[in-house]
Amino acid sequence: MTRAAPTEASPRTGPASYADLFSVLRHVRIDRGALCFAALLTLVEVGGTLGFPLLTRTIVDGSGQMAATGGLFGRPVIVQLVLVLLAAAAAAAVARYLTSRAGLSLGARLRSAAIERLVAAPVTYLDGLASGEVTSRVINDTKAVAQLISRESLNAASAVLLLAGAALVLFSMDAALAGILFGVIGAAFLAMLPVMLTMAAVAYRTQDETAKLSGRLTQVFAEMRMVKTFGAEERERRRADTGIFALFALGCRSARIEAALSPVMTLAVTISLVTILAYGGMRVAAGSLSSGTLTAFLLYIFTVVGPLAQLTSFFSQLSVARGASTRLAEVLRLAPEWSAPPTPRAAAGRTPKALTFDQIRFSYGDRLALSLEGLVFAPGSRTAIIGPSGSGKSTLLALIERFYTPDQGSIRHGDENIVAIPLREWRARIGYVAQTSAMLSGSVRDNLLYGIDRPVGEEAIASALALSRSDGFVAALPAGLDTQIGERGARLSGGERQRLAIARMFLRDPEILLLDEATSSLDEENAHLVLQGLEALMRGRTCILVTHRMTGLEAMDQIVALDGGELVERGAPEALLSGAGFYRRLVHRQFLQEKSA
Ligand SMILES: Nc1ncnc2c1ncn2[C@@H]1O[C@H](COP(=O)(O)OP(=O)(O)OP(=O)(O)O)[C@@H](O)[C@H]1O
Repeated sequence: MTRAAPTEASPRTGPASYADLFSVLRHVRIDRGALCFAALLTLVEVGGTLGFPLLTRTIVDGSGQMAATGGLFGRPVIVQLVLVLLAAAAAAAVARYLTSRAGLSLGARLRSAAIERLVAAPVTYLDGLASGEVTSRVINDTKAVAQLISRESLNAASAVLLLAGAALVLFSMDAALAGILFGVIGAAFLAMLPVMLTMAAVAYRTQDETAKLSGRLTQVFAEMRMVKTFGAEERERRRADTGIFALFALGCRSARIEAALSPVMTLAVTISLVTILAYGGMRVAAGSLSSGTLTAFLLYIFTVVGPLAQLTSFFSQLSVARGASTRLAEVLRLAPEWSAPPTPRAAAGRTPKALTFDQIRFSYGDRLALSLEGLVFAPGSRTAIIGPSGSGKSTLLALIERFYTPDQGSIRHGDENIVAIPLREWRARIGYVAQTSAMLSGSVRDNLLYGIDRPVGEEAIASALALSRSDGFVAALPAGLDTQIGERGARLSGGERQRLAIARMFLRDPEILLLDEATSSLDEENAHLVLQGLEALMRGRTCILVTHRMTGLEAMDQIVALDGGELVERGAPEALLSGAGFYRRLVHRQFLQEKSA
């Protein structure tokens, strides 16, 4: 079956924008209370950080009077200093915890919201995604946004407050010294600004490359047997290496930038220190500056440098989060393909209804894939859809499953247009068995009961296993029904997986059964067992079977032959065999092929 994505449904990767960031934030609740409280605590921390050099000045200027009382708390200055430091440290610790917690909970909510949208997204969208890339994006992009909103925003706010507060205090203490300090450190910061912007771009690209590598590796490990069969291990290793070394190069660039940033800032600090010491020392000697003020200035150098580093980190994270939110916003905007949970159906007493295709036209993009004037699948009947590769057989099944919506016309189940039926309720009426049926890692039982919400008794399971001819091999498994079958059922044979898929269908009990080449990948012996199971499963259901095998179709009620997306022949097998059309030609050709084999 060929189901690639129509190009217009491919995920968008446009330029990063703030609108996307805000749109992402609108989808989830932010712990504003916790963040506001953390902001208040940060004010205490900022106050402490700014107050500490001032108190030190008081101590230095009044040397020998450390025990003098007065000031804000009416206590000895040294006690005030300790109290301020302790309060600032405690406030910082609680603010960090609250911020981290708010960030983690925002990240969790974003992930949960993204997964909610992705699992409910239409097939047209999901077809265009690389699963590993999506996983990486859901984990890393959400983390980037959450960190920006929590830790980085608060750090940036505290940095701005500290810088503003320090400027206020320093200029009111001594404008000339303050000018030197802000001049030197400000100049270093401005000189490094382009480098910092490059750093932000590198961080953004690193995020992107990580997602791509993760997407590629997930795909390779999921199809490892194919890789080995084609002897493509070396090729895949080289392709992975391309991604790995692209990340290495980005990492090195980022390390170079960090390595360059750090000595420049250290140099700025040293120049400030020396200049302030030299100039301040002269003024202390001249008596126009107190030694306490000079000490306070020296301490403030570090108060000013720290926030600048925090601002750098904020802008870098802002760039990563903006990029991340472009992709996240797209996911969060996805409309679910269904809106209501399926209504429980009475298991017994349902009356099969006809499935009618009426004037259907459907295209993938601008490529017409199916055009059917009229086609009826009578209730409880068996239809084989035949036709050359690419003739639209799987598309017909996909339209019944409502993976795609026809561009024109309608498909009716009884009198109801299927698009009017709640999607999950409609899908609950359908059973689909593919050429290689999907199994998840887990036990045999987990796979049998997959997607079944009602309680299922042991007898029902035993009966499903017996009807699908799975009872023998399941009983022989080391832990029977509780045997782990490996990722995608790798520990079972193809035939065993098919029989389990049929057993699962007995438990699901669908009204309409879609079989897409359900026996074509099996050898005669296995096909025989699977066919026995299928025969039991098909009883009383409307069955539509896509096949390339012309043998065994005599038992069908009708054969529908497609070519180029159009119906070219339709009728009972015996009627078509007596004619000179498509079906007869295919049966004849296959007969000759089998004879010559
Ligand atoms: N998701 C898709 N996007 C674009 N084109 C598609 C998509 N799926 C199928 N097609 C195209 O639509 C046409 C019908 O495909 P379809 O899979 O229905 O054929 P098929 O009869 O089932 O073929 P096969 O027997 O090889 O499985 C083909 O030309 C195919 O390339």
